[in-house]
Parts: sequence; structure tokens; C-alpha cells
Amino acid sequence: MKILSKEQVYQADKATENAENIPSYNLMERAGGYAFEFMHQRLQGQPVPVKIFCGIGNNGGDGLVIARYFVEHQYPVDVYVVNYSDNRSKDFLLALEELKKVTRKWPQVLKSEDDLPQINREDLVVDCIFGIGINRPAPKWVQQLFVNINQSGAYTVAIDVPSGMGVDVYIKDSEVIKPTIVLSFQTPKLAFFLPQSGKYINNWTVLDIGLDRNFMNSVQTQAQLIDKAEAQQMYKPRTKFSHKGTYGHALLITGSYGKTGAAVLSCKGALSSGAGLVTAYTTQHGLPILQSSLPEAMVLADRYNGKYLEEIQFDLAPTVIGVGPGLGTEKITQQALKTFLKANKIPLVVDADALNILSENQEFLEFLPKYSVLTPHPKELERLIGTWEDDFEKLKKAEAFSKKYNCVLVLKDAHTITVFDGKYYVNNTGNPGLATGGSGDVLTGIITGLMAQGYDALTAAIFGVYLHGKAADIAINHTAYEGLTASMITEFLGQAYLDLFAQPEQKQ
Ligand SMILES: NC(=O)C1=CN([C@@H]2O[C@H](COP(=O)(O)OP(=O)(O)OC[C@H]3O[C@@H](n4cnc5c(N)ncnc54)[C@H](OP(=O)(O)O)[C@@H]3O)[C@@H](O)[C@H]2O)[C@@H](O)CC1
Ligand SMILES: Nc1ncnc2c1ncn2[C@@H]1O[C@H](COP(=O)(O)OP(=O)(O)O)[C@@H](O)[C@H]1O
Ligand SMILES: [K+]
Repeated sequence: MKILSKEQVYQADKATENAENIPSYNLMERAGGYAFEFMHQRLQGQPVPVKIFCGIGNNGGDGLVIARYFVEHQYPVDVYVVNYSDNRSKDFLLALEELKKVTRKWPQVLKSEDDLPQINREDLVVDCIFGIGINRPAPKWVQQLFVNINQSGAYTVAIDVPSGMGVDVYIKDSEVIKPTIVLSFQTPKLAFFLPQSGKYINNWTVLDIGLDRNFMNSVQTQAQLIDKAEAQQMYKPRTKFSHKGTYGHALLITGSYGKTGAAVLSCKGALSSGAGLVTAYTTQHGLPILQSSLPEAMVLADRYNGKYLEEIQFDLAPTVIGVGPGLGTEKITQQALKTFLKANKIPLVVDADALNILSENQEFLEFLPKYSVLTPHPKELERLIGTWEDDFEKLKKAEAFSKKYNCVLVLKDAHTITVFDGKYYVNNTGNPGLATGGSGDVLTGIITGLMAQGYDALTAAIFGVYLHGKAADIAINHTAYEGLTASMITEFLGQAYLDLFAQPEQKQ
């Protein structure tokens, strides 16, 4: 699903007004109408006390349209205008006129902290204070209103975006409404998926308000949400007369003394994603461990008998190499990695300690083959690209890094974002069950396994992240978040594949 930027949303509005030859106010009517319908279908006329907080821009205007519908359907409703500015938008004023036609109970105007009403747990709060137009911290008294709403425990529906949240910029030092659900118009907003702002999002849904199809089909967005529909398109079906050679050979350079588990997990990831052959390259003492725990994998060990890899040299031609999990960052391993990288031409997936070694020796980055996949978690990313002011700056820095080194950068997080060629592919599977040691090692194996099967680096990264998260989503039905271990991700990977084409259950 496309994630439009703020500017693109305004452009989509204009395109729709032009294509349908309608005034902008019609869109506000449509948006407000759909939002009301969503709530009305769930409330079914129950006399829940509704409190609608409207700003003075178009988000506030949506709120006034919603208010009119609530009045018309005889819900007990209080409407407040949060008067943070006297610059009321044209369509806000039109919506106010329409509201006044159906009720004599005019909105109460709030101008300071003293005006803020009591909010009760039993209320339904509709948040229309700020939408995508916010560009600086709200006035303090308005922020106090956000806090009051958050502390009330009331069921809170945010219209378009939670008030206080910037959609393409981070608004520093500002309170944000933490809604029960966000009803977002036409497109989810990038901020929903970033850790600094996404922590305010419990649940969101998109309301299709019918923006111009031509515009929506042709607009090129920087960000895209990856869900089942997108993942299905990536899947490569197997053919009847294929054999293990068809699905490539994945080599995983992994493990050290006490961290052979990382090697096992990444090999399991590669095997369960479907690689034709998997070989681990590890330390000598790791060899028997791998052989006994994972009979499907072949194992090569370095010549020395040390705790860490001292040399990376093998006499085989894998399709793709995954490197990093459990390697450690010993000087001797750093040297071995340098020698290997200098000579290597085979596509790479780089993770964990291999990333840490690259961070310490940035000159090694030049040795990476084109389209290498790098999979840092936030700390590894910081070591690689330095610190950032906020999540949007992080994305910009990641984008610049990926362009400079021509690599696919997988920013692992609750919503992992794959960055390549100026585009952001935002993953929408996975859950906190994945916050467990080794789950990243499994991901490295999965992406390496997909590349072995002929998926290009970008697709392997996006699809691998999707499958990894989906396997965890299926697994937690059996394990809960707490019971999920990294190995189990690989056990449920097959179900993640099956789910790609599973038909939703038909209602009788
Ligand atoms: N296609 C769609 O999706 C449709 C969307 N629609 C709706 O329109 C909404 C966007 O409306 P909007 O552009 O009027 O902005 P909104 O968020 O109401 O803010 C109002 C104004 O506040 C101002 N301001 C900013 N920060 C401030 C601050 N800290 N303290 C004080 N003032 C501040 C700023 O003006 P400024 O002062 O910067 O000139 C800003 O313009 C969108 O979210 C959706 O709900 C539908 O109606 C139609 C279809
Ligand atoms: N709260 C979460 N929600 C969704 N995915 C998560 C969450 N926490 C971690 N993950 C995922 O789990 C993996 C953790 O990787 P990493 O930190 O490298 O683990 P390890 O080093 O232990 O293997 C990443 O793919 C990340 O996106
Ligand atoms: K809002």
C-alpha cells in the first residue's frame, strides 16, 4: 500500500477536486461521513456520551462534520473548538455553518487551560484537533488537553492522525494523543511505523475516501507498506522438474566459541526459507555442534583451532554468502573478514558482528559487492551511520548510506524498513515475540536463503522480512509472545508461505 507524504495528500485532494469538479468542502463531507459511519456501525445508537474536540483547520472541519452526523443520529454529543489560532480554514467555517443548522447547542470554544472540560472514562472522545497540518509543538494548554484525554482512559478515536504527531517531521518535546484507534484517510502515514511516533499508535485503519484513482495509481511514493498483497507478488513458485541445484547454495559464515547457536539459527533460517543447499563456515569446535543439531546443513571449519574465525577460505562457489552472526569482533576475525571481503565477488548478506567490524573499519565498506544486503538493528545502525536527531533524519541518513555504498539497508525494528534507491519498504508483520535473542540471526538466514533461490537482493530483503514477521505472527497463536523462541520462527516459516495464498474463511 502506498504511503503518501503530507504534500502528496494535498495533491491528491486537488486532483480529486479537479477530476470530479467538486469544491474541497465535498471531500471534508466525505471524510467526516466515512469516519462517522465507522463509529456509528460499532455504537449502533447506544447513548454513549461523545466528546468531539475540533481544531480550527480542516481536521477540525472533519470533526464538525462528524459532530453533525452524531447530532442527527441523536447521540449525546458535546463539541469543542480548540481555538489555538483565529485562522479558521474556509472549509472549517462551512462545516460550522452546516452544524449550526441542525443544533442550537453550539460548540464550546476553548481558549486556555481553564476552559478544558472534564473527560470521563465512559466518554467516546473524537480527536480532530490537529491532522497532517501540524508543523510545530502545539501550545502548552493544548498539550495539556492531550494529556487529559490520554489520562481519562476514554475510548479515543483519532481522525486522520493522532493530534500532536507530525506525519513527515518529528515534532520534538510535544505531547501526542494516544488514541485507541486512528481512522486514517486514504493512506496510512509514515509516522505510524517509526518508533518515536509509532509508540502512540495502538491500532489504525484506513478509510478509503475515494481520492482520484488516476492520481493514486500514478503517484510515486517514497514509502510503501508491505503486506500480504505485496508479498504475494514477490513469491516465486517452484517448478516440477526443479532440483536442489535450482534453489542455490547458501554459505553462512557464522559463529565462534559460545556463539555457535547463531550459526545454527542462521542455517536453519536459510534451510526453512527454501535454499537448495546450506553450508556453514565456522570454527572447528563449532563443526560437531552444527552437524549434530542440523543434519541438513554441511559444515566447513577454518584451519585453526581457535575460539574465533582466523581465516575465511573455502573451496566452493556458493550462490550467496551470509556473514556475521556470532562471529565476535576479535582483531584476528577482523583481519580474516578484510581478506575475505577484498577477494569476494559473491553477493552478500551482512549482519551482526560483520556489521560491527565494518563500522570500526569503514574502509572495508568499499569492498562490498553491489547490492549487498545489510541488516542492522538500531544499535548496529548507529555504529554504522552515526547518531540521528529523530527517526526521519535516521531514514535520510540511511538513504544516503545505501546510495553511497549501493547496498540494500534493512533497518530492523518493530516495523522493519528496507531502504534502497531512495525508497522505503515498511514491513507490517512481526510482533514483540520477536524481541528474543537469535531472531535476527534467523532473518539473516532467511534472506540469504531467498537470494540462493534467485530472488534479487531487494526482493529477498523485503520478502524475507515479511515472512520472518508472518511466521512469528502465526507462531504466537501457539506460543504467546513470551514463549516464542528464535528456532520456532523457522518452524513456522512454512506456514508463513502457506498463508500467502490462503483464502479467507467464507461466511456461511
Ligand atoms: N485527502 C484527505 O486526506 C483529506 C483530509 N482532510 C483533513 O484535512 C486535514 C489537514 O488539514 P489542514 O491542512 O487544515 O491542517 P490541520 O492539521 O487541521 O491543522 C490546522 C492548521 O494549524 C496550524 N498549525 C500547525 N501547527 C500548529 C501549532 N503547533 N499551533 C498552532 N497552529 C498550528 C497550521 O497552519 P499554520 O499556522 O502553520 O499556517 C495548520 O494548517 C487532514 O488531516 C484531514 O483531517 C479532509 O478534510 C479532506 C480530505
Ligand atoms: N517488538 C518487535 N516487533 C516486531 N519485530 C521485532 C520486535 N523486536 C524485535 N523484532 C525483530 O526481531 C529481530 C531482532 O534482530 P536482532 O536484534 O538482530 O536479534 P539477534 O541479534 O538476537 O539475532 C529483527 O528482525 C526485528 O525486526
Ligand atoms: K486528529
